[in-house]
Amino acid sequence: MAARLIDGKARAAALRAAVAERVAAFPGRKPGLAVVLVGEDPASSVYVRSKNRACAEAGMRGFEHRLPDTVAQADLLALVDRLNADPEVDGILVQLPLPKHIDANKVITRIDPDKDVDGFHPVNAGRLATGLPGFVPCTPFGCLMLIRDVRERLAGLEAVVVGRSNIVGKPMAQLLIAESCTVTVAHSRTRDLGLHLARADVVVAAVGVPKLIRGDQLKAGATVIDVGINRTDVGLVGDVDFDSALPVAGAITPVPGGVGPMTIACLLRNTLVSAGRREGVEIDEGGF
Ligand SMILES: NC(=O)C1=CN([C@@H]2O[C@H](COP(=O)(O)OP(=O)(O)OC[C@H]3O[C@@H](n4cnc5c(N)ncnc54)[C@H](OP(=O)(O)O)[C@@H]3O)[C@@H](O)[C@H]2O)C=CC1
Ligand SMILES: Nc1nc(=O)c2c([nH]1)NC[C@@H]1CN(c3ccc(C(=O)N[C@@H](CCC(=O)O)C(=O)O)cc3)C=[N+]21
Repeated sequence: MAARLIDGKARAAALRAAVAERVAAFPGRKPGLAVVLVGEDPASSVYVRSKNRACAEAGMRGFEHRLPDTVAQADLLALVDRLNADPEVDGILVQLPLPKHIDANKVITRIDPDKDVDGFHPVNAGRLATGLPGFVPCTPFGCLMLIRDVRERLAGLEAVVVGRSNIVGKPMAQLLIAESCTVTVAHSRTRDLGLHLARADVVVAAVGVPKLIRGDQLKAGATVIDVGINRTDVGLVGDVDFDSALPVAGAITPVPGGVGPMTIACLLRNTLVSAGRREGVEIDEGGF
């Protein structure tokens, strides 16, 4: 039996609509998101444009800051300081990757953790790891929403996260631990990936290697979440070989139209939640 297709695009549209509804009811000023783009990387420009569009559609304010790729680190840090101090700005996102002469960690740690809607600041990583309220990185948060849609009970499931980056793999593992899954994190030094995949009820692939995971490596009925965005000659492909995985998996996300749209919708959600916390407006944070 073919897998159920997980429609991330539709789920993201529903999430954006739920955010827009709460934004419309938000008293006083509208929630605001500042996006900082350094340089002219075409892929980054596309993302920043779609973030701005999504902001406007949700009724939020978007503040776009474009800096040349020759910008001095001190000037970028000064901009972050200004955004930290700006009362109209609830969320700050500095688009990654940054040019080589800039220390990305230094920039990320400069963002006020309570405006860090990307959830990349070490304070938010620590909050996630210890179960304190903060901001969860948008991509793994979106993945968890998709997994919850198809699995009624997560407790006790075997979950394998492939990839251990700070922005996807590690926070994904933390979220699944919090859901009481038994979590394995695989990476480039993992000796036998197939051994782990064969036992997995849930697989999250966040690697950046096109079609790394094949259907014959999956357990029948597995929930497969493909985070990978790989630009190839034949277009955008994920880290999972979709065609071979489809007949084996229980449910699977496509690329495009899976995790990507959820990332942007979660960014809006986090920005609304930030505005609510900052203004003392009650937002049912678990509600969407
Ligand atoms: N849809 C979305 O919204 C988003 C998509 N992405 C996409 O997700 C993918 C991963 O992104 P990101 O986490 O930032 O990437 P990174 O490059 O930071 O991390 C990749 C991880 O994959 C591991 N890895 C590399 N090769 C293998 C292999 N052959 N077998 C097992 N593990 C391997 C690496 O291991 P090691 O640590 O040992 O090097 C590393 O932990 C990319 O395709 C990216 O474009 C990213 C962010 C958002
Ligand atoms: N500070 C920061 N925060 C990020 O969240 C961040 C970042 N930097 N740098 C780059 C990555 C990547 N990322 C994506 C967002 C949306 C799609 C997305 O919407 N993808 C569409 C397709 C888009 C296309 O066609 O290229 C889809 O999968 O359907 C993909 C990838 C956010 N990132």
